Amino acid sequence: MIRKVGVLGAGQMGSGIAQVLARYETEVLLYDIAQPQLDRALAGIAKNLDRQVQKGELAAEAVQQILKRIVATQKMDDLSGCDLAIEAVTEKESLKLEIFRQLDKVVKKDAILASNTSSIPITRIAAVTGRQDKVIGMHFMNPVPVMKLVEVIRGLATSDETFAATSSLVARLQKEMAVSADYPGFIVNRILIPMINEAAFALFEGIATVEDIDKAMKLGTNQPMGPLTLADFIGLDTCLAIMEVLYQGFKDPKYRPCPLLVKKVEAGYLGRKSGRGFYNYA
Ligand SMILES: NC(=O)c1ccc[n+]([C@@H]2O[C@H](COP(=O)([O-])OP(=O)(O)OC[C@H]3O[C@@H](n4cnc5c(N)ncnc54)[C@H](O)[C@@H]3O)[C@@H](O)[C@H]2O)c1
Repeated sequence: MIRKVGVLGAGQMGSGIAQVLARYETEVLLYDIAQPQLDRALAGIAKNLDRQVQKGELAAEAVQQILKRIVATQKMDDLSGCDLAIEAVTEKESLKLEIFRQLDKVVKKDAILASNTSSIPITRIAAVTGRQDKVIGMHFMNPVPVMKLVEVIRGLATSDETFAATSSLVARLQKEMAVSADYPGFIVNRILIPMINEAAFALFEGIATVEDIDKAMKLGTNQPMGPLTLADFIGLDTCLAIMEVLYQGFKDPKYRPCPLLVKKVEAGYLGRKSGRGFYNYA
């Protein structure tokens, strides 16, 4: 039974994952290298829970108990006793591989190591550990407390036991699961991110304005928001990193990243989290 979970990375995703775990009776150790990120994550979680109370989705008495279950730390060693570690650091392969090498040494031998990666192969991540059978992909959607889906990705060596334990955790968190084999982009991003990239090309080529591209897709295809708004939510750096994984993984030019997307990331225009992306949030 998974009772204690380490979450690595206290950004948009890590903080959402920590919130949902704590809500469903799980002890959470939230780890990040940056103290300001940890502070921001805890404040954000408290604010989200208050909002849920106001909407009548959560009892006011539950808030303090949920918050008490989350302990922030800058020391990875604190994760040693966890039953599961979910990695949600920046989408950079070298960084994730290093984190998994360290995690494998730090976390108890029978624990499961999961990655929330949007696109990096689970099998490659597993290969840097001494427990390939216990490594799995748990791809939560953003914002985690709201979105129902967790894509579960089985690496080549992921065992049935690891898969079963992960599936029951997903059910405990009141989420739905879609299972994907370990190929670039899995299911959701294989389809979603090329659409966002194509929207960036439509802008880059002067076909339409940001607003009209979003309006066309929102009203024309009945999506809750347009692709450029969504890209700003996801983070343009994350979108670019996923396109590069698809491009490298399939060696197919149809996945080449749009130069405008590259340029925005170079400028530090990363979307909502940096105050500017396709839209300006300042
Ligand atoms: N944003 C999305 O919509 C989305 C959706 C699903 C999955 N993901 C995946 O989740 C992961 C995190 O994405 P995010 O949007 O939360 O990014 P983010 O930029 O909001 O957060 C990343 C966090 O990682 C931390 N970090 C960086 N290096 C670290 C290290 N060495 N040790 C510990 N922490 C470190 C940063 O301080 C930051 O808090 C990525 O793999 C991304 O692909 C993102």
